[in-house]
Amino acid sequence: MTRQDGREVTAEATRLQRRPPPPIPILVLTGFLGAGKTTLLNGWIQSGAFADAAVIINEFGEIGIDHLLVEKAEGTMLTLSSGCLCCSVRGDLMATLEDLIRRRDNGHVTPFNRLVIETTGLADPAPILNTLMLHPYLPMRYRIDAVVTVVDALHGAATLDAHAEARSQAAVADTFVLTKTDLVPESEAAAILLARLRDLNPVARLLDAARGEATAESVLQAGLYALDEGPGRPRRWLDPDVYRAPHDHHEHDGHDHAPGAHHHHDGIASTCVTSDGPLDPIAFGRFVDLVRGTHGAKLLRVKGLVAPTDDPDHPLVIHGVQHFFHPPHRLDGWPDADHRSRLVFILRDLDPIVIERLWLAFFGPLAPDRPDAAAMMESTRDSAGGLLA
Ligand SMILES: Nc1nc2c(ncn2[C@@H]2O[C@H](COP(=O)(O)OP(=O)(O)OP(=O)(O)O)[C@@H](O)[C@H]2O)c(=O)[nH]1
Repeated sequence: MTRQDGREVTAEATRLQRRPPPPIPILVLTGFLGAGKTTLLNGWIQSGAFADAAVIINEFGEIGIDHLLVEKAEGTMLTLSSGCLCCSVRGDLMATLEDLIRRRDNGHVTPFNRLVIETTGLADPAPILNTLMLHPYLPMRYRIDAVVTVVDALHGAATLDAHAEARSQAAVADTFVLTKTDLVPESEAAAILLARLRDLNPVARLLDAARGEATAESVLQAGLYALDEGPGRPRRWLDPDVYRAPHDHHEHDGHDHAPGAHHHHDGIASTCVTSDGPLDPIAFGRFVDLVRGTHGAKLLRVKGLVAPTDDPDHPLVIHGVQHFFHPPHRLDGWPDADHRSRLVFILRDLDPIVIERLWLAFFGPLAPDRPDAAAMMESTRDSAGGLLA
């Protein structure tokens, strides 16, 4: 082999080495507030199917809870708090994706071969997808592989009626995961929800979580870029116009969608109430009853961690969607060094001060003692009964 040949071989090898690695598939996990996204993600991670995945969790509100409940090695899990991906945090997402790929290239992070992005329940995923696709170089390093939209069988139909974001989440799905079917017996209501979903998106696959159908494997098979798409499958994903549609002024009450504007959060506010010490479970149950009894329809989402006085080392995970509160789940221990009880409220048409004052009345420095609180509750008790008591 001549010297020149040798150089050619070397040049070819270098060219091959420089060729960028294949783009990393992104799974976008979306669905309205409290639909069951984090529960699903946790199940996938625990199954081992996402051992090689990095996870980005976007939370609405200053204090995130979800990332505490997802068990994933540090370094490959990132939280984007205090905003919603489709608006102000969209730039942050791009920066995070750039940073993540740089760290991966430089060996500063466990090499991941998949990325999962859990959006806030309030995010319209369409502009996120659009931004990702139109970025000058991110599409060379990442590709959107699957959009999974989680739909809560209990509240799904009403949520679709009330929120443009939920409709957009349904419209862009390539897989629907139906949750909480165990709470809704087969009924006319379930049929109405299915018809509504089919109306918005006739092609997405439907998996029932309660029946064990929503495994990581089955979701990944429905990947968007799995090019064995059936002939009926629309290519609307690749059309940027599709992503503009949900943001037209009809859908968003005529507000401008300037970057940073939270126009679609009109009437939506969040607050986080905390307590340094453990909480009396009876008082806490009554606080919850009072809040849901008087403001249930305005509680888009309530979630948090609460240290009960009877067992403060094993915090309770609280999840509520409107009037409905799931039975609390007790953790084996605190997920991090912050042992305060804290509850995040995402509210529609309710001033957070109402919740904050009520919290202070129950658990603030001047909170009534237990007999007083019990007497107070007698006149305000909601028929739903106690949550923890
Ligand atoms: N009964 C029942 N409960 C479920 C199911 N899926 C989720 N949940 C419960 O629903 C509550 C909310 O679930 P999450 O996974 O936190 O919902 P999310 O969509 O991540 O919520 P946000 O991030 O706040 O929007 C939790 O109490 C879950 O245990 C289901 O299929 N059946």
